[in-house]
Amino acid sequence: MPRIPAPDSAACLAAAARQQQLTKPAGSLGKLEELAITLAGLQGRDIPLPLKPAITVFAGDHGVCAEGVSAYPPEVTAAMVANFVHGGAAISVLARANQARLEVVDAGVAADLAALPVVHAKVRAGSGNIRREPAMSAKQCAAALEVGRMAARRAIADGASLLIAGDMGIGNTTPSAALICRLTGHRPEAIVGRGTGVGDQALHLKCQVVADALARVGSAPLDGITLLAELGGLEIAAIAGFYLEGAAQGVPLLLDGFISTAAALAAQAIAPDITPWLLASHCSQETGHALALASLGLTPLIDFGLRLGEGSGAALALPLLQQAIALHAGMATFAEAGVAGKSAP
Ligand SMILES: Cc1cc2ncn([C@H]3O[C@H](COP(=O)(O)O)[C@@H](O)[C@H]3O)c2cc1C
Ligand SMILES: O=C(O)c1cccnc1
Repeated sequence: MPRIPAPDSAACLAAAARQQQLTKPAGSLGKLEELAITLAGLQGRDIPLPLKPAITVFAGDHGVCAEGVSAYPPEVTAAMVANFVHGGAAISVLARANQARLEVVDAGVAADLAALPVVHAKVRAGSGNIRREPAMSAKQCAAALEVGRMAARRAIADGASLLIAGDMGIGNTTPSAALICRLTGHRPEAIVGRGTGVGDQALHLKCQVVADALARVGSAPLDGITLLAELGGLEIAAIAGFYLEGAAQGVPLLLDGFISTAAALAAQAIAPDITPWLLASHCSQETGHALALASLGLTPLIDFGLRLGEGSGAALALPLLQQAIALHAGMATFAEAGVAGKSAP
């Protein structure tokens, strides 16, 4: 496991001092100030550079769909992968709007995607049904983590200075909820949500499925990789690997919604030093997302009622990060502008 560096606290201090000098009442840019200071620490620069974002969408299918936990059929996963590369999905549009590199990785889609221009890294054709069996073997989980690590290496080699992981996998809010329950200690009723929009009966069933998966795994302490293999999914494990490699290379990670946050919790269980590299973008409408973010100690930037995944909420928040940096870098100081600073204590 590569070592994860700590952010540069001297750069944070220098950035905080600069914020006090910029031509505005102290603290008046609110969260934009905190963001600029955090990004200074993560980049190791008093004045961070504009971000070069890379978005990687990881796709995988889920055996647990057999239990009736999603409002959509599993075939949608493969069809949406085609939609990503043909430019018609929400994340395709948001990647273009933000001039972000977009890569799509097949980590474990059930269908054959050979004809599509995606990264072919299928570890297996869909996960096991977590209510009744492990999602995958330990060996497959290690392979899925490596799929994500390789994707992060490609993005960083291409110049990325901010990583966004997206997810596509019908059924994946169920394993995500199971992971979040197990890693935060919350009960299924506090975490399980409607995903793509299931009704009351299916929501009740989904809670039971998650409770059964948790009971199957038992309460003895288990490491993060074992939990991903038992309760996760192929794209979820790949996202965890993507985050672990990004942090190891000192690149900030902008989380998306429920699924990516579940993957981040698993990555944190594997390597606690990842925590300062995680940034929250938005609060998903999915029930347990706010609690999952709180467990990571993160405050989301926006709450737009999104419940999509794909990396969409993270992409949407990108302009806020870019503008936090632009203000920090581009505003004049009181001395430069000849404006009088604060007079009263
Ligand atoms: C057309 C369509 C596009 C999507 N893009 C992301 N998701 C999202 O919804 C799914 C998770 O919800 P559940 O657990 O209820 O199946 C994942 O594929 C997630 O990426 C989509 C879902 C659909 C139907
Ligand atoms: O928050 C998410 O990422 C999410 C929520 C519902 C369905 N798909 C994704």
